[in-house]
Parts: sequence; structure tokens; C-alpha cells
Amino acid sequence: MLDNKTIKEMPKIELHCHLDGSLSIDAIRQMAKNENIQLPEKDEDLKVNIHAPQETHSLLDYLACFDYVLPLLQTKENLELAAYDVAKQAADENVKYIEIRFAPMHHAKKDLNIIEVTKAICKGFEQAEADFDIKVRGLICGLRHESVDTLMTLLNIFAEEDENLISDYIVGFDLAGDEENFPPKLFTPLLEKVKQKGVNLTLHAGECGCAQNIFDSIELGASRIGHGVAIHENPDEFSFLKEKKITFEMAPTSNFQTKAIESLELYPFKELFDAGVAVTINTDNRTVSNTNLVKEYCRIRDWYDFTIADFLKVNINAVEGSFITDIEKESLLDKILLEYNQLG
Ligand SMILES: O=c1[nH]cnc2c1ncn2[C@@H]1O[C@H](CO)[C@@H](O)[C@H]1O
Ligand SMILES: [Zn+2]
Repeated sequence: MLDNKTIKEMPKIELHCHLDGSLSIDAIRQMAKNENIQLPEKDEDLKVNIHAPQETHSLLDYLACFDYVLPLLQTKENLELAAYDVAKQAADENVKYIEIRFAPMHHAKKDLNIIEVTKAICKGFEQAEADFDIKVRGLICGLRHESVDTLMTLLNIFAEEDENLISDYIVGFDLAGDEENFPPKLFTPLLEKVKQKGVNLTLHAGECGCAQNIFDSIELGASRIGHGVAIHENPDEFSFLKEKKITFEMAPTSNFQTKAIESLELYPFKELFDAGVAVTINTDNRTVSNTNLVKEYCRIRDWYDFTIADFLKVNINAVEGSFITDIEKESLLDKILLEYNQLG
């Protein structure tokens, strides 16, 4: 069986990681200091607030855990620090390319507008790229409980053509939050606009037991699906998903925590992989799920006895599904192939 050291050394690509769910304890403490906000002194006490319990009752329970850090994420300085911090953690896990997603509206509760929020986060990405061997891009999350009219304003971020930092770093759009009460079809007018603008689309879907949300999301233009766990109900559709080259962004720890799936026997990762569907491995939320990408790879190894070649395939899937240009994909692929060839 593959050892942990080799897994740590493997070059990795991560497509599904939330900024607000992935802050290190050091960064949280620094941000609180910047804002004069008191936190519990002991890390043990702080962790109770920032990690979701191993067993939450539902996705909504899990989502409640994000509230704690949001008051810290309302200034340019802290947003830049947060973006840098998450990219740094990923670089430490030998992630070579990461797409970090965030909901601008979560961070525009005080003085900043959504453009200022986005710019500050992109600055953090830029600094991380300068300091570490990692390429970082950002995705904009719309929150499903917001009205379509409100969410439409997020598309202004993609109109900032003369704003180089934003157009260089922001590569796609997503809908996150309460999938059960706000299924994809509600957002048809919004997603039509996303399509018209030629913005890449990934959607959280099939995290609440409803496989139809996956098919609706694809119909509405998503080339990638966040989690997609409910697809286990529809094995007959795997060939359709393969043909359509739909990328599944799965996150083992999170998927069990949110009750997206009840048992390992039902978890569709391996069936999708064997059917040639483009599955990928992600953290979702390093802090809320108390994980990192090395731990997620170890889980997959333990469950399915994955080999280096299997992990390479998963990473090729991730490169192909990423929202960078074909030329960038080629050079990223060359880079990771070189490192894989030097392993074990
Ligand atoms: O697994 C998930 N499913 C749905 N929404 C999520 C998940 N993880 C995080 N968020 C939501 O995305 C927002 C922006 O990062 C977070 O604040 C949280 O509400
Ligand atoms: Zn997510």
C-alpha cells in the first residue's frame, strides 16, 4: 500500500476549496488581532468553533460552522491574508494548482463592495504565487438563499475587463449554500447570463440526496459538479457523464460529514472512477472539515487501495477540468508528469 510520505510528495491539483472554510488557526488569530476581536486563548477552545463536528445532522448544520470566521473577513488586509494563507497551506501539501472559491457577498457586510473584496483576495493569490511553487485561481460563489436579482450583481465582477488582477485570477462561477431548499432550476435566468458571458461554471449539486439536481446543473451549463454524491442512484448515466466530460469534485471527509452519503458502500467515487468519469479529490473546507488534501488522498488510498497511477489519473482529470487555458493546462500537465515520474 502507498505510504503517507509518497502521498505527501505527490503533486496535486485541487479544484474545490472554500476560502472561508479553510483558514489556518494562525491566520484566524492574526486576523482577529488586526480587528481587535477577542478569541478563546486556547487552541482547543477555538477549534470547537471552527471545526464542524464529525457527525453533523445535515448540510445546513455544516454550513452554520462558517459564521464564526465571517466577521474577520471584512477588510482588504484580512482578505488578502486569508487568500495567501489558504494557498500557502495548499503549497505545503504539494498542490501545484488550486482553485479557491469564495462568496463576495459574505465579505461585503461592512465597508467593502464585492469588487474590492475580489481584488483583495486576488492580491493574496498573487503574493502566494510569488512566494510558493503554486498556481492559484479564484471562483466566485453565489449563495443560493440570495435572490436571483442580487446574485446577478456578481456578474459585474466578470465585466471588470480593464481590471487586470480580477480578470487574470477569477476563472469561474459557482452556486453554494442550501441546495435542498434552492435547487438549480431556480437560477435559470442567472445561469443563462453566466453562459452568455462565457464564464466557466461549476455547481454544487447532488449533496442533498437529489440526483436530479446534477442533471439539471449540467443542462444549465455546468461542466463540473461540486460533490455530485447522489449520482450513486443513477449508474446507468455514468456513460453519459463520461461522454459529456463532466468533472466531479468530490471531498471524502466533507461528503460524510454533511450526510451527503450514509455509507462507504454507497459512496460513488470508485464506481465513477472505474467507469472513466472524471472524478477528482478535494478538501472542500480544510478547517471546517479539519482536513487537508494529503489526508483526503490517504482516505482514498485506504478505501480503494489506490496506486500512484490511479492518483495520477485523478490529477489528469483535475487538470482537464480546470478553468485555465489549454496552453496553461499543457504546461501544468508537463509539470506534474515530471514529478510523478520521479516518485516511488
Ligand atoms: O459543501 C458545501 N456545500 C454547499 N455550500 C458550501 C459547502 N461548503 C461551503 N459552502 C458555502 O460556501 C460559502 C462560500 O465559501 C461558505 O460560506 C458556505 O456557506
Ligand atoms: Zn463546497
